[in-house]
Amino acid sequence: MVAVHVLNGPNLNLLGTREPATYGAVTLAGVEERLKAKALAAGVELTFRQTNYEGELVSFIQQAGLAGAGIVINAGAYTHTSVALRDAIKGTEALAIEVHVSNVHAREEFRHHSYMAPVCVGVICGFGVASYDLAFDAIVPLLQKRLAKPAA
Ligand SMILES: O=C1C[C@@](O)(C(=O)O)C[C@@H](O)[C@@H]1O
Repeated sequence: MVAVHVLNGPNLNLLGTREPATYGAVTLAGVEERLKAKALAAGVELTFRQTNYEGELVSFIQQAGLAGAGIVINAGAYTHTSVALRDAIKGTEALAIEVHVSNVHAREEFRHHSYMAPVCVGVICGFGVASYDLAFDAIVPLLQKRLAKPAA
């Protein structure tokens, strides 16, 4: 069965109340509900997690990657600072998509660089919380393809 882990980093627990002009009014629990419904309809096993700690996010990535689950990750500010997150994705050969609620490229220059993007299959940003939905829709067929491939 295809499994997707949706991983959220620092301050995403504040979604819905944090800088609403930038991040909108939907809470992280609201995002989880939307994705749960999508996963149920698609027959996908969904794990949804949030942490404010970099090391915990590394462990979440390792768990997902080593289990062969796909990763949809909004690492928040760690996107722009963390080599450890990149190494966790690369080191577990996880199939990952980076997401952001806001269009990071239309914001401060320090948000333009991502350490993770080069080891992800793609990046989706700027569509509000629909960025998560788009990433989920993109990762499921990729995981199905990966599962169908016989091991080399
Ligand atoms: O915490 C966040 C949220 C974010 O990842 C987003 O979803 O738009 C963008 C990051 O630059 C920022 O630090």
